[in-house]
Amino acid sequence: MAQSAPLILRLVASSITAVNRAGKIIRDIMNEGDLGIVEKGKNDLQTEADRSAQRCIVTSLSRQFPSVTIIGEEGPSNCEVPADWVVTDSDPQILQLTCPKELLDVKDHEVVIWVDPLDGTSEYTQGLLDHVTVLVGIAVGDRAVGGVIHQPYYNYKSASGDDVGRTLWGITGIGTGGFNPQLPPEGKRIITTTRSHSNTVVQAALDALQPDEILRVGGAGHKVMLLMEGKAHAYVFASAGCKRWDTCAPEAILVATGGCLTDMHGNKYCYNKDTCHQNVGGVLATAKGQDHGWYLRNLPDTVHQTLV
Ligand SMILES: Nc1ncnc2c1ncn2[C@@H]1O[C@H](COP(=O)(O)O)[C@@H](O)[C@H]1OP(=O)(O)O
Ligand SMILES: [Mg+2]
Ligand SMILES: [Mg+2]
Ligand SMILES: [Mg+2]
Repeated sequence: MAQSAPLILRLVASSITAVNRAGKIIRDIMNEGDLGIVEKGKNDLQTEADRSAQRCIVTSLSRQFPSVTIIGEEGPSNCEVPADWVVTDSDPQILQLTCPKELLDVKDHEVVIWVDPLDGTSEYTQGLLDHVTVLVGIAVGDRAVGGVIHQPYYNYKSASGDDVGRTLWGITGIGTGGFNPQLPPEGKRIITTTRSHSNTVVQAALDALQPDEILRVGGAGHKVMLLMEGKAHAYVFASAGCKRWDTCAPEAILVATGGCLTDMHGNKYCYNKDTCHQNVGGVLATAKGQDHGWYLRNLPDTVHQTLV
């Protein structure tokens, strides 16, 4: 059954087991207490959890899909991967789904897997654990068509053992799973944005959009989850810090719920293997039912002048 399922379903099914294993690694490293923090750049940290989760995911997926391009945030590593970090089983429910016609004949060479092994690193180091996610996005050609978001600390205050954490997925033309999509409240504008990478242009964009409430939280995955679960109407980040691995998985799931993600000029990001990694035009994402164009029209000139 597993080998006969279409490639896109096998990719998502295997990504689900890989992110679940990575989430356990992230929790184990925090429990052991030695985060091994390295400063990659200004306001840009990496921990042992980022490195280990990436090795788990990339090794697990490349064993199963050796001809598919995988691009991970943390780059390659020559350290040996412990055998119990390599998972090659698949989520059986995903393999049973009916694949839309346009995704039936996708070939290995058309696919790029974008891996952010730990999104919200800054918040992880500060103990804001529910902001942390693990992101695996699947692009076919230029477009993000599949995504998996694992939240390793979902429910961690009330649950114990195996009940901690959850995994959301979405595939274009099929739908979503692992959560209950909700619309944000009518008659209000709640905007979510960065808490650790703000600047004057990021703030100018927010001011111009006149929100009723601003949710300053960490992680691109976490913010897109707020849109899909009805907690915010838009995610506005008028800065160039995010990369393709931050947006591929969230975009695919958001679009599968009826939402939209573009740069601040309204352009879709491209996810093929030759694209640049940086989301130079910032991130504007809106929940299902929101007028994406309204946000684009109401951004101040300074945003367009500053972002390419
Ligand atoms: N200036 C930046 N440098 C490095 N990463 C950034 C920067 N801005 C945003 N990011 C990445 O985008 C995510 C969302 O941004 P924010 O949390 O500021 O809203 C961050 O968690 C981080 O991903 P990561 O934690 O995987 O490195
Ligand atoms: Mg990072
Ligand atoms: Mg990230
Ligand atoms: Mg990361």
